Amino acid sequence: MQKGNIGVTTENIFPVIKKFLYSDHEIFLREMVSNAVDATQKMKTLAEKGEFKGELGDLTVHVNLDEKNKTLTISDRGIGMTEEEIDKYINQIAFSGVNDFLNKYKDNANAIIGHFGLGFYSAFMVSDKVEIITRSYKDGAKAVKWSCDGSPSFEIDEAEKAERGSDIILHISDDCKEFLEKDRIQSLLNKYCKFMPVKIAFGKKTEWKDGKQVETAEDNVINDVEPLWTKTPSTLKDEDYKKFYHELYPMQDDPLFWIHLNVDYPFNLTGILYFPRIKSNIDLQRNKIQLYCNQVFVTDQVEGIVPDFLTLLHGVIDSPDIPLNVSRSYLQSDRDVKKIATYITKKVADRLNSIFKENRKEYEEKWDDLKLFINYGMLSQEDFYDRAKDFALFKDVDGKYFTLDEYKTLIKDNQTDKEGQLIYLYATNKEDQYSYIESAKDKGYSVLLLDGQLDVPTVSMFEQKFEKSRFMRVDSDIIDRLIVKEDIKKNELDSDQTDNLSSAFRSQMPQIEKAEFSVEVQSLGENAQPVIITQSEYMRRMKDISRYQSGMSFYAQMPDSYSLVLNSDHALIKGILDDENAKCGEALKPVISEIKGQQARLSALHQSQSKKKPEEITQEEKDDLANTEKALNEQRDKKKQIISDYAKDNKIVHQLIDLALLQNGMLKGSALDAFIKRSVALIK
Ligand SMILES: Nc1ncnc2c1ncn2[C@@H]1O[C@H](COP(=O)(O)OP(=O)(O)OP(=O)(O)O)[C@@H](O)[C@H]1O
Repeated sequence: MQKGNIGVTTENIFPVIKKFLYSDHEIFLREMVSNAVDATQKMKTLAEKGEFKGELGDLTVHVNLDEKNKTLTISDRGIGMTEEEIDKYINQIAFSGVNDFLNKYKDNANAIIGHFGLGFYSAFMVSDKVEIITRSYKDGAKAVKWSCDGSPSFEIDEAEKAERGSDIILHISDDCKEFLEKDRIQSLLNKYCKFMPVKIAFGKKTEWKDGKQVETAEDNVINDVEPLWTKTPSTLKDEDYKKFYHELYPMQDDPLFWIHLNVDYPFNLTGILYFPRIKSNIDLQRNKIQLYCNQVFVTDQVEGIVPDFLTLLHGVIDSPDIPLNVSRSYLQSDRDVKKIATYITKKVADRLNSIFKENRKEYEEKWDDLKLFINYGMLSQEDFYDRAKDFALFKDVDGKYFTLDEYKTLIKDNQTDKEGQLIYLYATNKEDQYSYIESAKDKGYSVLLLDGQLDVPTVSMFEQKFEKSRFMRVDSDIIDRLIVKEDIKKNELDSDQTDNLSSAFRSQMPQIEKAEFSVEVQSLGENAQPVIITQSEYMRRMKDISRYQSGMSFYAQMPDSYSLVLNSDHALIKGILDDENAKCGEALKPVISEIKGQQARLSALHQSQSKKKPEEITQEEKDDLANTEKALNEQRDKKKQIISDYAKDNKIVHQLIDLALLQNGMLKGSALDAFIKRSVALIK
């Protein structure tokens, strides 16, 4: 019998391990089982090379729970260890400065375990005592038993063991009783060992007999030793990929597409990435990529390893070359990891491109689901934009799809304004913006449907990328100003008429919450509508962007600003103007002439005072200016009052305002009720 101390420089490492690795306790099982799998793989390799000539036998790794004796045993028929090997691999955990290291990485248990070959010692996170009973495959090797109770001293002794391989017996400590529960172990095996490359059995299969669940003789194998990503893509059918997808994500719809990754130079990486159907909330879909290292589950937190937009994908990545045992911040700056991210981005783009080229119809059918993902990629990653610009699509309001280039060609002739800017018209809601879309179509314009979650920032991105191009929502201006081709016809009204007309409408505009209206008069042609509402592209877009971009909350606070445009060519508008003139022209005349007089006086005063230095202006002159201003304002108020009194009783003014509001879904509550009653009365 041999006795000794484990070669750690720190007096007692185990309490330290326990304390710092607390949150990740459960990984001990992954470490034990993957050691068993490694030992088994080594055995197979020796046999393949002819260095081992005996029978391999059944190589299944067994995990057995003994609730009564409070032990969890992991048994393998791998290479086993001789006494010397135990001494070398288990006893000599040679590293120094363990405390420094643990302090530095205390939030990242994975970093400590593995990195320093501590995998085996993770057993002490959950055990009072650990025993190894092992027998090497080597000829004439004697079985040995090693045991250690969590202090740095161990015992090693001869043992009885007929078969080659190792049993690792964990005496689960009282504060870790959960690891004596069958369900807990089953779910851990499922999480970490589901695709390990050697069969792993957890107890025996059970069956129902006479109303009772009884064990059968058959092993309960918990893993798939040859998961789909390890197979050759050419041997696989669509059904295989779909089946595997549903195995990974039981509750999901069929995926749209998938990509089978397979590289061995300059790094080793395999995996399958699936495009899920994503329509709404981005955040809901994250953390669906599982990262494996040689078929051992490591994490489903892949940020930093795959590009951000690809975290929307689902699937599996397996690479022994991703340094898994280091901190996240290190990962993000690691050059090899960057190469992997670039590679994955390229692969994804290539795959999309080939689907697009090979089967455009199918691609178009899936575009609505793909769009969010591709937009996100183009927005967040330059190299993806450069590839995706060839297979990104635009969809018009009639459901037709175009590539970016095709669309440009389509609209170039008819939608270039007099400054040479190409104007892309779009709608965000086909129903709400129906009449605006129609009037654009009447002009022979094409209108895109941009109703996706990321369309606003995407549009801004396109404006930066495309040359001399602008995106305008169809309701952002009157049709002739959306795409200005020649100088717009001036309205033929003089300034007094224009002012009287707009004042009449302005005075009757209802208060609408968070909305602000300005009124203007335009010549839109006699066939255009008498009154329309537009909303400036710039302000609307800034407000949209402010919803998801920080530092823009200023815009979010602002009311929506609209224009009420009166069509001076329309008979109804002309009629109102004539009627207004007939009914209050006489009353307005003196007021207007008074206003003009005061205005002239005011500007003369301003002019003379502007020539003087402030200290030269006398009190008398200051009073004069103030009084004139006051008089002017009084007259203006008087004018407003006259017009407002007139407009108040003009049913057509109210009707036209309400129709314009109605067209934009802004007529609600009591205003809507009043409109309906007035309409009924008018019909009568
Ligand atoms: N079941 C086993 N059969 C044979 N040898 C084993 C077994 N478990 C552990 N060993 C030996 O003990 C060594 C130390 O194991 P440990 O898990 O601490 O580190 P590792 O497996 O080398 O590295 P890591 O776990 O960090 O990947 C192994 O390299 C292996 O030689």
